[in-house]
Amino acid sequence: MAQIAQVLVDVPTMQTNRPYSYRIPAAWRSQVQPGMRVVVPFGRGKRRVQGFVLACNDADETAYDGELKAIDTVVDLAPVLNPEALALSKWLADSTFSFQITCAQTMLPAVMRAKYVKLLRTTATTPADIQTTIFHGQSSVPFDDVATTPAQVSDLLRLQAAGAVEVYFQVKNQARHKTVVGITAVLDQAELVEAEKTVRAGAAKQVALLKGLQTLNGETLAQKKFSDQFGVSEAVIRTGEQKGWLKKTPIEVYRDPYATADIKATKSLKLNDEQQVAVDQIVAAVQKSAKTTFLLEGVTGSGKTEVYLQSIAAALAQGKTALMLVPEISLTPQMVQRVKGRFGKAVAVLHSGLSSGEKYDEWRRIKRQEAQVVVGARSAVFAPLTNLGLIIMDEEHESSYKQDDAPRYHARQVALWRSQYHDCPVVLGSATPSLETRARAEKGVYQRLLLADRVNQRPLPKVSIIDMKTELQKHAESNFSQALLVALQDRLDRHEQSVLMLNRRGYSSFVLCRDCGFVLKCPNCDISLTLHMDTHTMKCHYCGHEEAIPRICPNCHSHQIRYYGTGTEKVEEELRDLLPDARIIRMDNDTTRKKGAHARLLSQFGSGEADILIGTQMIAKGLDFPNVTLVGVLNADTALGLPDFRASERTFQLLTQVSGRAGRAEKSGHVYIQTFNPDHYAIRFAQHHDYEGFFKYEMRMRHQGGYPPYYFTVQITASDLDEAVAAKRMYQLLQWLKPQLTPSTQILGPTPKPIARVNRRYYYQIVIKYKREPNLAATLTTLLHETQVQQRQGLQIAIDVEPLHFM
Ligand SMILES: Nc1ncnc2c1ncn2[C@@H]1O[C@H](COP(=O)(O)OP(=O)(O)OP(=O)(O)O)[C@@H](O)[C@H]1O
Ligand SMILES: [Zn+2]
Ligand SMILES: [Zn+2]
Repeated sequence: MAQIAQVLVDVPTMQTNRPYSYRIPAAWRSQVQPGMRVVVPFGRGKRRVQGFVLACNDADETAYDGELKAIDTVVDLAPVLNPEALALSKWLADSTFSFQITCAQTMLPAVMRAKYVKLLRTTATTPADIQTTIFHGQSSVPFDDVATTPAQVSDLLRLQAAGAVEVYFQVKNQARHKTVVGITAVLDQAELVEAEKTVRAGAAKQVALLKGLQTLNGETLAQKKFSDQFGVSEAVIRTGEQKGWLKKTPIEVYRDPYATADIKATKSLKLNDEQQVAVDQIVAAVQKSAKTTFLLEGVTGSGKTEVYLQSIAAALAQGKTALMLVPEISLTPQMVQRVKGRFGKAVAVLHSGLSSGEKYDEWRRIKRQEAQVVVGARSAVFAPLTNLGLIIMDEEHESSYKQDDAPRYHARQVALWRSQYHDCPVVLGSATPSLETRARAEKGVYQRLLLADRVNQRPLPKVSIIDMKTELQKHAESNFSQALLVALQDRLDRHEQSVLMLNRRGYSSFVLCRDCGFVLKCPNCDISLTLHMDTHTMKCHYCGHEEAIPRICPNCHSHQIRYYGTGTEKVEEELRDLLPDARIIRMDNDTTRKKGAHARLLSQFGSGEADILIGTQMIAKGLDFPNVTLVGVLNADTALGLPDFRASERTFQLLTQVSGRAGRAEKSGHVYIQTFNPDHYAIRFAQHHDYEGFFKYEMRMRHQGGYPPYYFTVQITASDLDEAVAAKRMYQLLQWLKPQLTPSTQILGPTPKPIARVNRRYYYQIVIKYKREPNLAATLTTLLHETQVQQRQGLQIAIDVEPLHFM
């Protein structure tokens, strides 16, 4: 009998969900377990790939005709995927129509993903001259270093065929632990005391060292701490090492991104009645291990965070762990502070702003059960917490919870799966729940908890709508209406703060020729380039293309070429002219690119170092500054024109969220919304803080249009460098799909995507709309596997279940 491992292998462009069998060498029999990473040979060449062990079993090797390959190396000492993670990766692959290996890799920190290095190695028969000319005496060299020309490649292939060299793929583990030097006593307690007598008179520092070592009781202490604590220098420690008193050993340390952050501890607040009702219900579910999904629908400033924190505390009190998801957390440093302030060292934080080493360390702290609370953005939903007692998803309507690349999962779906696995409740929180979630609460699938009022009976801010059509007739080309300017000046006089938002979606500064109408576009993508004053260039926001700002029109050579639209920089400039005394902070992609810049700018604003905060959408969410009494939205409607059925929903959500930043403490707030569509329902409902009204109206629109949540949708996209190839493939796909699906299912398209070309690739889409489609899973699974072949030829096909963007 041999022991066989079922291994999920990572072979790009040849992925499959079928595991391969490998023999486990005798030496590793007791060691290899499901969930470990291994390196295995694959295919006929010397190729090595990484894989995950799915199962181990005893089997008769002769049942596998021919030779069964053996596992090369075992990467892990303990499984990196526990049974839950293995089951979850399987489900994720099935439900998002992606490969299980992709899912498994997505669930782990990026540094644990294999990196492949292609090497050229000598063999027993490598001729001496080749050993010097190609290998320079080494036994292997990177393949790409020695194969730079086609002639060199064909030479190497000839040598390989003759067995004189071999090509080898090495799997590199990128994960590195961070260590510091530690001090451990070598002598025992009595010997250390004895050694004091051998020290020559006057060598007081050596005595201090020996006394210090005695306090360690056999433990290891970091050298730096040891020197500080006992006042001995590195030189004295070295002497002690030479004398055989101590040894230096590496101690593993965690990279802690918040080590230097000044976080104040907070205590539970006394809840108001609505909060108390919500907390009671959630805590009861935690205690009963009920799989209830709650929708916590609370207006802006109603104290949802306090409800989360007290519910988490209840889970911890039960000896359980808690997971709290927030949208791209680097955008809300305030939230991290609140959670860390309440739960201190029990908290691990995971988000994209951390370095890959920091992420890896936080992941290991969770895995080792050293952290009981995890706060993080989308991928933190996979945090390896065991014994989960509660999952919270703040701002559940945010589209950043959906991943754009394979696996195209929504973190909400994963959260619900884990709630079933762990028998624990989920809380979906928002002031503006997604239509899908609110509709489920309406049907009783989710339990709705309502916080209808702000804490301490603060009123929601008054919202004024300003019609920019009439405004522009009065004074041309300003970003600021008269009313907003007066309000800003008024806040300056009263030493209160203001927040101004420029909606960047669907709007940017582009260059247009007044004579011929020419607009400068990206040569790779179908969209206009955006002016960036910091770098004095025109940039493409889709592919990163950058070029000089034109002085004359490239089309008609006219000098009448001008900037249109507006960027945050231009707004800031204009505002400095209009209100020269105001202190302004600008927050956008340019000013927050550096690590920590986002948190720093916010804390400057929070501590009153500026009067006005200007920013893009990134300032709309979560900010809680008591002195902000004015919010201005400079362009409310630019996203309304986007060809996406969720355009109104997004606009309503954004306006409600940003309005919610005003008047959160004692002083009441006022919001000014500038728009060219003052009568649009999304803007009107936002003006009246009327989520319910919006929900009902929008549900009617969706019903008429046959959109979610009344229908389910799947989007299939094909892209290719050659437009004809992409289009042709989509028409073939349509012909193939039709007979597979039931007649009640609608297939829309193929159509070029609204932005048809991005980064030189042409995009075509098909949208499948259905209420019930029994053949869907089988059809899409077939499609997934068939597209592998085409992938190799350059055509890319993507399947997106419940896509959030139709662009
Ligand atoms: N029970 C309470 N008593 C006093 N203050 C409270 C109470 N609950 C919350 N607060 C305070 O009210 C403010 C608003 O709360 P929080 O930021 O949690 O609101 P929110 O519902 O998350 O709002 P948003 O959706 O706008 O982010 C915070 O400063 C918070 O400390
Ligand atoms: Zn581009
Ligand atoms: Zn022109």
